[in-house]
Amino acid sequence: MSSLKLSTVTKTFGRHTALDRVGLTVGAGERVALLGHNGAGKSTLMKIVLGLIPADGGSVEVLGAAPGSGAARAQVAYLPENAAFHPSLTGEEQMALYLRLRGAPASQARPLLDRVGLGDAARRRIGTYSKGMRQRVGLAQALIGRPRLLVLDEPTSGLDPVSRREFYAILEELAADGAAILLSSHALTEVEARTDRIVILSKGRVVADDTLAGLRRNAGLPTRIHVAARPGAADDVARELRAGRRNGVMVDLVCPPDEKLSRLGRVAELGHLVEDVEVVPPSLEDIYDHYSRRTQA
Ligand SMILES: Nc1ncnc2c1ncn2[C@@H]1O[C@H](COP(=O)(O)OP(=O)(O)OP(=O)(O)O)[C@@H](O)[C@H]1O
Repeated sequence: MSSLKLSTVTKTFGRHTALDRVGLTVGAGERVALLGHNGAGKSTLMKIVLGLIPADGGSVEVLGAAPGSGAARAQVAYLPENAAFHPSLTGEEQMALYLRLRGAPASQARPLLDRVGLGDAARRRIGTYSKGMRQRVGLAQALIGRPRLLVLDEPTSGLDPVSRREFYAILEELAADGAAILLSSHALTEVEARTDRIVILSKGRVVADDTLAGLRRNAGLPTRIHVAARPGAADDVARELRAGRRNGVMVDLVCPPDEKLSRLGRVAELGHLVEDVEVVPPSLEDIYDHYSRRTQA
């Protein structure tokens, strides 16, 4: 059974269609990244999953229950994009407050803060925390009650690379424990290798839903091969490869993915004229652009 299942979900605001027949599933233990440009519909989708706003059409199932129902809320955690905390409370006091609101013992505050690496700062006022530390408080509050589905809205925006890595390491542990995770982000580079599946939303529509390897394969974007010629051989290399010369030494080839090996074979045959060769696969940005553009047609 999927922890989260959306089918043909539609949402309009006035005449603007924010979500257009969106289908999406997240299984137990799966980390799914929801990617999209500003205004693509990511937050709207999350609000519907949380039951904060209703969908206009389609169906949403959250751990087998209706979004926003008592059964769903008991098992779902949410980290909003800009989580705000009381600056004069310490991390421990803020967590104790949330725990009491949830009917859980306040004594869990410290272990939860330890879990997100904030144990040493637990007795300091949140007003003195860095942005990364505040995000960790947000994650700690999302962990209250061992949720089965975590919905995280751009959880790592503004975090430095080290804090990001640590944040994703915690998510990996949660997924290994069977939690389903849906997180939104603007950047494909960021979620690379840190999520199991990537869903790209563009103008309210799902334009891709696959693993990163699958997205790469299906995009079929060209590969670039940069060949460095030996001194004085650039013209010969360019002619033999029927490619363009970038400067006095470099020759650049662009080819479809299925021609890569045969073109490299040809480069190898010219070994005596070649100093070095570099294969540059399509960048993550290229892949993201490729799928995002589909809705503009
Ligand atoms: N309450 C609302 N009333 C009117 N329009 C809205 C409302 N909420 C969202 N929208 C519109 O719906 C579209 C999707 O917005 P949403 O916030 O879901 O995008 P997003 O992908 O989360 O963007 P961002 O990355 O900028 O946070 C936008 O065009 C937005 O202006």
